[in-house]
Amino acid sequence: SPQTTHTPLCGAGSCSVPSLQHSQKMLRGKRVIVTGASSGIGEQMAYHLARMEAHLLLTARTEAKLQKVVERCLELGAASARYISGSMDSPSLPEQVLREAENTWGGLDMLILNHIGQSSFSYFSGDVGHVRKLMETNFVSYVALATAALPLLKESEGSIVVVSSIAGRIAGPFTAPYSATKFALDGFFSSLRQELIIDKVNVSITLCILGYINTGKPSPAHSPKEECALEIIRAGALRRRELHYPARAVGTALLVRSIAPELLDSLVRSSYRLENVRRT
Ligand SMILES: NC(=O)C1=CN([C@@H]2O[C@H](COP(=O)(O)OP(=O)(O)OC[C@H]3O[C@@H](n4cnc5c(N)ncnc54)[C@H](OP(=O)(O)O)[C@@H]3O)[C@@H](O)[C@H]2O)C=CC1
Ligand SMILES: C[C@H](CCC(=O)NCCS(=O)(=O)O)[C@H]1CC[C@H]2[C@@H]3C(=O)C[C@@H]4C[C@H](O)CC[C@]4(C)[C@H]3CC[C@]12C
Repeated sequence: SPQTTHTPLCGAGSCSVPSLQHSQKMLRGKRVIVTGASSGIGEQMAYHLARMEAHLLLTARTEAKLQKVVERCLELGAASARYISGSMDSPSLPEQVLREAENTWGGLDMLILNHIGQSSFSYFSGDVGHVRKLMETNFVSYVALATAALPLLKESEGSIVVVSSIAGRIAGPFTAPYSATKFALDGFFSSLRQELIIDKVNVSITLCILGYINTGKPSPAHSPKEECALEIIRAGALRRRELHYPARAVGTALLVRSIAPELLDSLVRSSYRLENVRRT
């Protein structure tokens, strides 16, 4: 086992030393699972954690991509790196992933839930089957992974990080199934957090409310995935309740919604060029 004794990543509730260096040091030698780690924000989280010398278990569907990400993580300094490939709409995968963590590490310090199934940015097509499948991938598998991880996280006084979206707080058009899965995450994990606090269980839950992140080519207009990935890890290590990223855009949208929800709805509607949105 790479580690036999563990200190909690930070004290109960929020940590009082919020420097970046501090959160980076806290992750050295920690055992971390990242889902959806073959591309986008998840891949960038894997690279940051590798530089912080964490032990990594990565998941996604595409084995060839995961192999490359694992190789890069080892080059960057990961204490160890391995992967499990498979689709998170398969009910057996969450337990398989946690069994792998327990067998190889004997425990777990941080579970980062980040993967999403495919969904389009378009009018709701009426495809209920798609909603059901997306719920399995984006929501039910998060619940299953967290459930299987909780015994290990209780032992290490570890952390669960849930990557969500502004679409899980403010329902704009053209993302109905996706938005539903993200609202569900908030309901489940915010309720679970309350229960853990009532039971004095020192496992933190960080919900990440992200605005649009540039996961393609770098662009000055959109928030970069590299910075976003680092902020997510930092918020988890510091046991924050929520991350809003980019802070100003997400914070402003949430504030306007709480004061004038109809104004916000109307601003969101008028921000889209409707002629570019698909109807099917
Ligand atoms: N990008 C953005 O603007 C925003 C993103 N977010 C959130 O950030 C998180 C990451 O998003 P982003 O990096 O953009 O997404 P990407 O599409 O770049 O990455 C998604 C990851 O999930 C994996 N994945 C896809 N389908 C499945 C499946 N069925 N089972 C298991 N894994 C799967 C993909 O790999 P593979 O295909 O190999 O399986 C990939 O590793 C998500 O939770 C998203 O909701 C929130 C707000 C904005
Ligand atoms: C649609 C994205 C899902 C990624 C995907 O599967 N793309 C392939 C689609 S295709 O196969 O049909 O080509 C969404 C993932 C993140 C979403 C964004 C988000 O969560 C933040 C905003 C929420 C708001 O309500 C709408 C705009 C968002 C920028 C939203 C846009 C759609 C996503 C990129």
